Formats: sequence, structure tokens, C-alpha cells
Amino acid sequence: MLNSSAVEIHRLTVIRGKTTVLPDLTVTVPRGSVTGLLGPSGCGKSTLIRAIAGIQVVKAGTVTVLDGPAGRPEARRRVGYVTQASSVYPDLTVMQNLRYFAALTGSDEAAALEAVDNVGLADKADALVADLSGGQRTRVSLAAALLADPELYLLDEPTVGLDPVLRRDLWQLFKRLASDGKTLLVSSHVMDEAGRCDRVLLMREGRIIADSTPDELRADTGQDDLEQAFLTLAEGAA
Ligand SMILES: Nc1ncnc2c1ncn2[C@@H]1O[C@H](COP(=O)(O)OP(=O)(O)OP(=O)(O)O)[C@@H](O)[C@H]1O
Repeated sequence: MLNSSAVEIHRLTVIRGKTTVLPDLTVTVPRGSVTGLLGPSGCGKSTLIRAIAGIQVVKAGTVTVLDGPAGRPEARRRVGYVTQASSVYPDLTVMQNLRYFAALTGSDEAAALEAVDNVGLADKADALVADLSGGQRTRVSLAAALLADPELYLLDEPTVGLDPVLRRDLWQLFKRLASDGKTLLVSSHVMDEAGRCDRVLLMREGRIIADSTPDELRADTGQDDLEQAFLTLAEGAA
């Protein structure tokens, strides 16, 4: 039987340089839902996502992804990892990139066009990736990930710098993917994005200070505004 968690992390410790970024972190990510990883810049969100993607050296603890160790070759095919640093070819156009990724994944031209449309880049289909903004490049990477149709999406700040309409559209896309049974872990430092998630992990200084639904967060802190809820929790944790 499938484990109900797509990701299970037990007592993870990660040291980067001289800093203990994740001191002793235990958390799970439920399947078939959108989990937000929220917290201020530098709190360790990217490091945690890297550990789940299997590309982070870990000092101690275990990271189980889709019922096996993170980073094993079979898991890499089933996990779509979209980073802030774009992983597409700058000297190709958006569609040329997507055709390339479509060929790799056995998808067709229609699927490539649909992926470009899904990330709101139809009007940039013929633009060189080198000429796009950082947020647009991230979305080209996201479109490439969509073509691979992974079970688990690890999205590191996919909505950074986007206007409200595009942000809303992307969150609707994430919801659709989750309703198709995909698992999404989406990091952001914008607290109002927490309200769009099924579950929210609030991080501060390498620790999870809340693992909850948005409604539970509001009820537990007595704050309607999730930014205020975070501040209440952060003060309590300090
Ligand atoms: N290559 C590195 N070497 C040493 N320390 C690093 C390295 N990369 C990150 N760090 C440190 O690890 C900590 C966590 O960084 P991380 O990128 O995981 O945070 P984050 O929450 O994703 O931040 P942001 O929202 O700004 O991307 C920070 O204190 C950062 O300075």
C-alpha cells in the first residue's frame, strides 16, 4: 500500500559552510495536496527542498521520498524540481526549449503548447529565454517540469516577482495538479500565499514552527491575517 506521505523527513541536520542551517528537522508532506513552505529569507527553505530533491549533503537524519531514499535515480524521474536558478537553455526560445523537453519525455507539440499556456507564457513562446525576466525563466522551467508529469513537484519560490493575476493563475494550476493526485511543495516568503495552500509549514531559523492548515493557523493564533499569525508564532518560538 502507498504511504500517505510523499515525503518523510526524520531528524534531518544540514550544515552549509559553518552554519547549521537545519538543526534537527522532522516533517512530512502529504500526498495529493499543495503544501506551502513559508518563512523569511534565509530560514532554510531552499536547503530543505534541496535535501528532498536529493542534491544536498546531509549531516544526519533520513529523507524518504515516494517510499525510498531521496535522490535515488528512480525518484529523480518521479520528482520535478524547479529552482530559482533556471534549468532551461538561454540560447533557445521558449518553444524550442519545450519541444526539446517534450522529445525527452515522449510528449507531443500540443502538450508543449499546453504547458507554455499553463504557465502564462503563450505570448513569449518565440522569445529567447536569455531575454526573459527571472520569473519568466522560472516559469519556463515549470513548463518543462509539467511535461515530465512528475508525482512530486518541488517548486522553490515559483511565484516570486509575479503580478497578482499570474500568481493567482499559477496557484490555480497547482490546485489542479493536486486534484489530479500530484503532490506539490511550494516555497514562498510571501505570507499571503499561505492562504492558498492545503497545508502550511512555517519555517524560522531552520525549524518548523507550525505544520497546519491555514484555518488552524488562524484559529490557533487568533489572527485572521496569516502574516500576523506567523509573527505570533515566531514570537512564541523565540
Ligand atoms: N552554499 C552555501 N554555503 C554556506 N551557507 C549557505 C549556502 N547556501 C545557503 N547558505 C546559508 O544557509 C541558510 C539558508 O539558506 P536557504 O537558501 O536555504 O534559505 P531560504 O529560506 O531558501 O532563503 P531565500 O528565501 O532567500 O531563498 C542561509 O543562512 C544561507 O546564508
